[in-house]
Amino acid sequence: MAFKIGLLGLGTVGTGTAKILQDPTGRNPLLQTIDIHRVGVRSLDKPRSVKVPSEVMTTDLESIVTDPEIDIIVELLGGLEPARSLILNAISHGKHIVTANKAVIARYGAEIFTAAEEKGVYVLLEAAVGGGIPVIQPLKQSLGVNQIHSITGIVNGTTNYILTRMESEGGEFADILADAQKLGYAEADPTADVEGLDAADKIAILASLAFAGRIKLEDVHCEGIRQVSAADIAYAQNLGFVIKLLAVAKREARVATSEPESEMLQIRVHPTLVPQAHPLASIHGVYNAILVEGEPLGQVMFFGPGAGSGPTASAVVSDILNIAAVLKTAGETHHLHPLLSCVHQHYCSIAPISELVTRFYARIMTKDRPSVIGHLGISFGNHGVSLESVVQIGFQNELAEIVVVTHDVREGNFRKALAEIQALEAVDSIPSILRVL
Ligand SMILES: NC(=O)C1=CN([C@@H]2O[C@H](COP(=O)(O)OP(=O)(O)OC[C@H]3O[C@@H](n4cnc5c(N)ncnc54)[C@H](OP(=O)(O)O)[C@@H]3O)[C@@H](O)[C@H]2O)C=CC1
Ligand SMILES: N[C@@H](CC=O)C(=O)O
Ligand code: NA
Repeated sequence: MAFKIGLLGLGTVGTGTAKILQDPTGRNPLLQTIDIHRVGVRSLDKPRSVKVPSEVMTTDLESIVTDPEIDIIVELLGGLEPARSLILNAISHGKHIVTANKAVIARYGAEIFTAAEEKGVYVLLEAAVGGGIPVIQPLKQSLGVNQIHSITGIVNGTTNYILTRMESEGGEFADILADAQKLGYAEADPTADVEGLDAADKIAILASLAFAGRIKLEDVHCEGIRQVSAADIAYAQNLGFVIKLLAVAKREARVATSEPESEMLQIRVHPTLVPQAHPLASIHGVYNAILVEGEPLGQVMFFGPGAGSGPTASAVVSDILNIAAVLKTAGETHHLHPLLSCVHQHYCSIAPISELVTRFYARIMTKDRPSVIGHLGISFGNHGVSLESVVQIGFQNELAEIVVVTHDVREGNFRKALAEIQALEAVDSIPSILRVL
């Protein structure tokens, strides 16, 4: 039994996917049953680093998703449209879907999975989070018996590369971003990466799987790394931390509720001070890592290449293989395999960021006066913020630079204290506020 795929996109990931499929030797024998039937691209004249017969290539992507001979559509276009419409059209024509498109899944997952469920087709997306790192299927299958408490990940390679270089070289964000773009690590438009939006898409997808419910992307609190300065990296190092862009999804029992059963999630992306001894502190450069904590397993960490042609294609082809395997064994039955499909109906409740309880780091620029630290202490105390450490190390433009690290505090209280501090006559500015893991 052979399976025909329609490949939408022959860019970085599409090329890697075609290369694996064209060279099945030494891989799972099932790959020999998979045939690239059509390939859709934007430009037929572009030079390609993979050989695909010209009669297979087309710019008419609609004709691929409606082709009656094709079993599986592999969407590797990127962007929201036409990717979303093509996926939906393919589903309506009974095709299974493999996609690496976290942006589409995080926004239109409900629509796409509902349509897929109705049509009895699979939508697999291993490549969409953590690139080549297996994390989606493990959450669905190997970890499925665990009650997941939290997922904490470094899921964006571009920002991890920038932060790693800021740490090792002491450079500023904008200079290293420009260099990363020259070297091809960061995209020409790095907005989705540096603003944390790419990581927000990914943690929304992981949370949906881990907590078995749909996630509205607008409920995910998202901060990027533009505000992280060389000074913060240096202070963090002195205090025993590294700064990482973390994506966190966590189960939190509701305290102030009359319904004991009700449960909320925290889902957030922000730069975070991570203790140097924490496993995520040692993830450098473009690598990704995802730490999953659950009961009874405890902690498990997935680590590896979160992007790149070959690694991402490895995840794409593993999804193709999974679909081929179940189709081969399912025979005439049209029931979806419950460990591969996704049938969540309800939306998870997400707690507002003001209810988060965490430690904070703040860098405060003040006039250099004897009583300033005392005044800061009083304002923090007024809002129940207890301080773990206060250091005054440097001066900038005749202003004293005071760094505080708090004990656990409700974010809403901490923000009120900062508002009071900002209004003090001796306080010039608060250039950095970061959460501490
Ligand atoms: N690159 C990576 O490391 C990773 C990428 N991903 C995801 O994989 C997907 C693909 O990314 P990547 O391979 O990097 O993207 P590329 O930009 O390298 O490739 C996109 C491909 O899609 C084709 N394409 C795009 N829009 C259209 C359109 N409107 N009509 C026809 N063809 C179109 C392009 O055609 P043409 O070649 O003619 O221009 C190109 O072949 C994205 O969703 C991305 O987020 C996920 C993890 C890692
Ligand atoms: N832009 C992403 C790559 C794919 O998801 C990243 O930098 O991690
Ligand atoms: Na993955």
